[in-house]
Amino acid sequence: MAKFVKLQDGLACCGNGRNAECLNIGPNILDCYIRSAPALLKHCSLGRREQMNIATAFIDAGPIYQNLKDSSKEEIASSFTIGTSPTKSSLHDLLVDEHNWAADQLLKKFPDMSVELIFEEARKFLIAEIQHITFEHFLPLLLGEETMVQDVDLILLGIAENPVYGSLLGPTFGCIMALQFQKVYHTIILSKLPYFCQAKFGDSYWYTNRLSQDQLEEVQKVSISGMICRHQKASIIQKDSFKEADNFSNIPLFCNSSVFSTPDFSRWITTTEKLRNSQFDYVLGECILKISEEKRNQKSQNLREGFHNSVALKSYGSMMLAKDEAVVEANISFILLEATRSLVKQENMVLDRIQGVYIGEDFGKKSDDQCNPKDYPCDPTNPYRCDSSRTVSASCFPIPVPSDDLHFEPFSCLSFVRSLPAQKTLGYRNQMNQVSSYLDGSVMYGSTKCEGDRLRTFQDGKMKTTQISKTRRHYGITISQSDEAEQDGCVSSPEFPCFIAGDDRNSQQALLIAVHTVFHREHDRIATLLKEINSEWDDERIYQETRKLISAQFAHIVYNEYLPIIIGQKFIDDNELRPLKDGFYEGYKNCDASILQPFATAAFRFGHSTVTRFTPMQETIQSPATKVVDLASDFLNMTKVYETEAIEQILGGMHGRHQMMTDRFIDDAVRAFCGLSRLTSFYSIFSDIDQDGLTEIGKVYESPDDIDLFTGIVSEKPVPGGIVGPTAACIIAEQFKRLKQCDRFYYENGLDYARFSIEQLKEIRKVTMSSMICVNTKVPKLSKDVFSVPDSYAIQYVSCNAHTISEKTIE
Ligand code: HEM
Ligand SMILES: [Ca+2]
Repeated sequence: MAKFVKLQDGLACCGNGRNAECLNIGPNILDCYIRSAPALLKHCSLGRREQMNIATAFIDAGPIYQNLKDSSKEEIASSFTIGTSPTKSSLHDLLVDEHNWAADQLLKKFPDMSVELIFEEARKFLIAEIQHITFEHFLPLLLGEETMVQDVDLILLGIAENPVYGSLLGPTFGCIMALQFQKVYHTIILSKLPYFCQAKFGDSYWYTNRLSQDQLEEVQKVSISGMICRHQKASIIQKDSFKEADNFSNIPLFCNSSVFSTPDFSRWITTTEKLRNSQFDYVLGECILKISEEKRNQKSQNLREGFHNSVALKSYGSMMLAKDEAVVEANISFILLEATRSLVKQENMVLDRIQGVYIGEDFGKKSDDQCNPKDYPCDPTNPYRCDSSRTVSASCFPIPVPSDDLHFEPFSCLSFVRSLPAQKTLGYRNQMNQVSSYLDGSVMYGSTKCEGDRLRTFQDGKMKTTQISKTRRHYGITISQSDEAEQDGCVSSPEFPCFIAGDDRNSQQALLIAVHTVFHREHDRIATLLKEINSEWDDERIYQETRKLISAQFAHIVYNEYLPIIIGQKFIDDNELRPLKDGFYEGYKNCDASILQPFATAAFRFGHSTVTRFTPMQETIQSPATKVVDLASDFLNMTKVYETEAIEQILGGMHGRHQMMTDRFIDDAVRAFCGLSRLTSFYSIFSDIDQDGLTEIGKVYESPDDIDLFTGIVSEKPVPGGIVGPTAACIIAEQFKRLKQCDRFYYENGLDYARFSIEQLKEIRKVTMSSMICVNTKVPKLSKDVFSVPDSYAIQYVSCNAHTISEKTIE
């Protein structure tokens, strides 16, 4: 209660009575009354108010063990203090004594057990005792046997043999009580309960579920009277101390009577399984303790300061830092990972493995400009420390440099930062995805609200822009510049600052900005149109409607124009990836659209092999290049973006360039998933990798089973009509299938809450990347399919006037 009142302190109930949580009684302002705190309904559903329960609802000896999380277990076991209320303290004391007695007994029988295990087992015993006594001795008295049998159906055998008790409660109260205890108890008798109880939580720790037959037999021996005999130096007591002694069945007996049998702990622990369970609790508990300790230590050593001087790492670090949300997830994963390890190995935890874990800050308090993470998981001042995974952070995984290396300093190591883990259950490590996997325009609008908000002007649905050309209005804007503080790693700053967008990796190079700019201008254009047509719409409405439309256009371009070139038409058809000509898509399923490991780590990185170093800046593919974007020297350098017509010239240049062919130089499990044959030797007649490639690979790997997925993928010959091999095509197709099928907001869906009208869809389906560029830039000529290089035959280079975006979409 004290805690609760504290919770409500801020309410200032007395006096004004305006707060909904206050209920003043009478004219005297001192007679105020604070309502119970409301509790959330299950699944966040709406409905009548439920009250908050501050103590645990389970019968789990909460009052005895409530301080467990504040102090160490040994302390608790030895330092129970007597409460102030005289009625409470005697029972409380009795239970504490019983716990300590059980612990002593266990220690005698199992001298090898750790203190923590003894503690947990004694606790388990005490909780079972309380549950047993409550249901077998106390409730029958309270409710009357009839209620017990009818409503609670306590199939405890003892009841039938006991004398018939009277009831202390009237029928209504008795029923309510019975229902409450049922909730706790229902796992045993689920099928016999009314449905509304079945829906409630049960207690999976109910003693009869949890204990072995041997243990149950011992628990069934207990009674309050027996406990009193053991701990309060009584020598004579009645059998049922919930009732007054009488001269008949409840006549006082000597404590050494066989009625008061003492539990025997010699068979308490039998199976190794039980041991493992308690040990698991212990390991997890230790992990949590250790991590919070680490957190405290780390606050003093400020790891946030000072990036080291490696340009590559610095730029990588500034693009891909862990978000706070991700760090919190990762911490949970680290715990699970450690627990998995120690359980698998059945050895004591190697605690220093989890050093370097941060506990995330409370990101509820974060101001909008703090969206960008500042943490860096490995020691920035010591990037080349080979032992850093042990002494710096579990996220470090340095690569040793061999003694005969000609390029790097021998015996040094290359700093390497692992992906944050995102493990949800005990088991294998999984990686964190920090951006939304859906094709939802997160590149433009961010993956969290915080990220999205800092890009908005909050006026007329517009996003913040940078005017790179003073003389052109719509055609002179690009995405917003980032603050001065966020220019770390930007080579051209402060003169030509880098930018911010929905994804941190936007200012890596000028080509990326050019494509961003097209979508950014489209947002600006659509928002303006929407405002003109619907002058009563507020900022939020315009922003969200625009965002919805741009995201749909983006997804349409990806599925309609981009993907077929990557994986070929056959994979598109086999996986139903092609947008429809009309009507709604009806394949939505409640499935998982998160990014697959082999997709992120290998298959979709095929792109790295297609990037060209030089891209000319030219107005059309026939006109001369004014400049060249050089990926090597212009990396993280935005200078060229700020030139007049830069966007147009970059787009023009990109359009005329072939990307590099995917270098061809598998994981066989992946090939098997994809229904492909297994590679058995480096000399087999294997159609997906040619013999030259195989011979080269054979020099590096001992067995075909060792080939890294990425190596294998880029070695395969491309599928017909695509640019990646069959394994990559399979993984990419599978991923995009999920991104379509498992996304409630996939643009072609006809689901009630998010669909476009059929007319809108018709217009979205006309959108192409070329129409998008033509409408938003001053590029004079483009081919209809900008993903292909124009030639004099099939792919014609035509004036932009031929590509128009119909404005019907937005009506
Ligand atoms: C100049 C162009 C590019 C540069 C400099 C670049 C750079 C990078 C870097 C530094 C990483 C992180 C590597 C790691 O630590 O694991 C990365 C990851 C990745 N890149 Fe690129 N990249 C470029 C183009 C592309 C293209 C064109 C594609 C695909 C078509 C692509 C797909 C990916 C994927 C899928 C990842 C993994 C992301 C993840 O872990 O979720 N990249 N890239
Ligand atoms: Ca996304």
